[in-house]
Amino acid sequence: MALMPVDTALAEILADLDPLPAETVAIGEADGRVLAAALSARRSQPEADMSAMDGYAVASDALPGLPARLRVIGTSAAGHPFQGRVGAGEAVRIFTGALVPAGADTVVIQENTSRDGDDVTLIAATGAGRNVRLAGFDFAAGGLLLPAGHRLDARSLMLAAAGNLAELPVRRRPRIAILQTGDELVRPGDATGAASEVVVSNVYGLAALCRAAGAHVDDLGLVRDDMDATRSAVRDAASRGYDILVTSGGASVGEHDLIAPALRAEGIALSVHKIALRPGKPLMFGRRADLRVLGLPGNPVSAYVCALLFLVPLVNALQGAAPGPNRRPARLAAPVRANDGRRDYMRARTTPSADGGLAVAPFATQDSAMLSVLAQADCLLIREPNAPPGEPGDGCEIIPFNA
Ligand SMILES: Nc1nc2c(c(=O)[nH]1)N[C@H]1C(S)=C(S)[C@@H](COP(=O)(O)OP(=O)(O)OC[C@H]3O[C@@H](n4cnc5c(N)ncnc54)[C@H](O)[C@@H]3O)O[C@H]1N2
Ligand code: MOO
Repeated sequence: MALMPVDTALAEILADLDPLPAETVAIGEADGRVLAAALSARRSQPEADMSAMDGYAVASDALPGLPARLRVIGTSAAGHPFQGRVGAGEAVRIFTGALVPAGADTVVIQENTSRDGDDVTLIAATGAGRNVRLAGFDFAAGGLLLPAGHRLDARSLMLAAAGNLAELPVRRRPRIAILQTGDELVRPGDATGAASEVVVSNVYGLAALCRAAGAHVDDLGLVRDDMDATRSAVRDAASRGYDILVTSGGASVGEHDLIAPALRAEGIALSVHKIALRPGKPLMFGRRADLRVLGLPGNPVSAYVCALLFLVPLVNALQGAAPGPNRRPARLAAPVRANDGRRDYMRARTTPSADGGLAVAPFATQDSAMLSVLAQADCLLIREPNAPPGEPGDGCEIIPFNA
């Protein structure tokens, strides 16, 4: 059977998908959430012309020439504006963040003045607007601050707060359940030294990726290689209102690989099963009503790569965010062999290149069980199906892990 191309599989996984409902959260709780609607400013920033420096507010067109001796008629401090008007021959002592008084259009920094009782002498020229932040220069009331689908981060939260927004409309967090299958599996710390044991690693990486993408994740535990146990774990997860059920292991073709038949037996129609991908060929995807099921291979590197390529995009899309992952251009730092018919995502490391871009070298060992190599890698080097051999300096594309 021909393997499904990676892009077809992703399109299938993201097909017929409406973002989850919107909910309102306090701005202090909104880090990492995705906006369900565009945010408009509820005030202008600043509301009125504001000083950017400590000094003296004056009318630039009424300065008599330098040095100019002016009468200080009052003070404007942040939160304590001067109520009067600045006229010819006058100045107002002003501080950073204070409103520029009526009549003044510029602020002379105090380093360019000398103070003598109620008078101040300006010793440097100034021009209209100098050291003044005009009303609305950052943003205006009613103006667009952030678009729907934007993932809130430190910078956008500061912007929303400055726009006087205390509560933000965000998409509900996708709820994800993770099952790991295999008779050989034990939890970290539980390995007894028995040769056949394998310590589970997948759930920790998958959960970290999903949580970073805004999901709520439940680790539903380990399932033995037994049809009844597998079906009952799937049935239990399906009954608990999750948006996504992720399985790891049991995806391949051996007698102990029970996930596909168990999912089918539980009424989950598989629209993806085996794709032209390395690592991750046995990936499967199916749906039953609103439950989406992603069956990942058990090999840890395969599970991680499949999560990056399919699970995280699904989590993003359910929140109305761009699915990703984004590719970046780079240049090969080492030769690569011709590729076969599967798209290859090679574990690789980048270094800055002479032209200001990135040079990328794949690790010599690409086994899909090697977590040490995955941990040292900082990106995946993409090799298209049937790509010819590549030489150092050739253009290529990568998926950075910390994009
Ligand atoms: N005859 C064939 N054999 C295999 C094929 C194939 O096409 N024909 N595909 C290979 C490929 S590609 C992959 S990838 C693996 C994936 O198989 P499974 O999804 O069935 O994975 P398992 O057999 O359950 O486990 C593989 C490996 O990973 C370890 N494992 C499993 N779960 C975890 C976990 N949660 N944390 C850490 N490690 C885990 C497991 O102990 C095995 O060592 O199949 C190839 N075979
Ligand atoms: O494609 Mo498997 O995913 O070799 O490890």
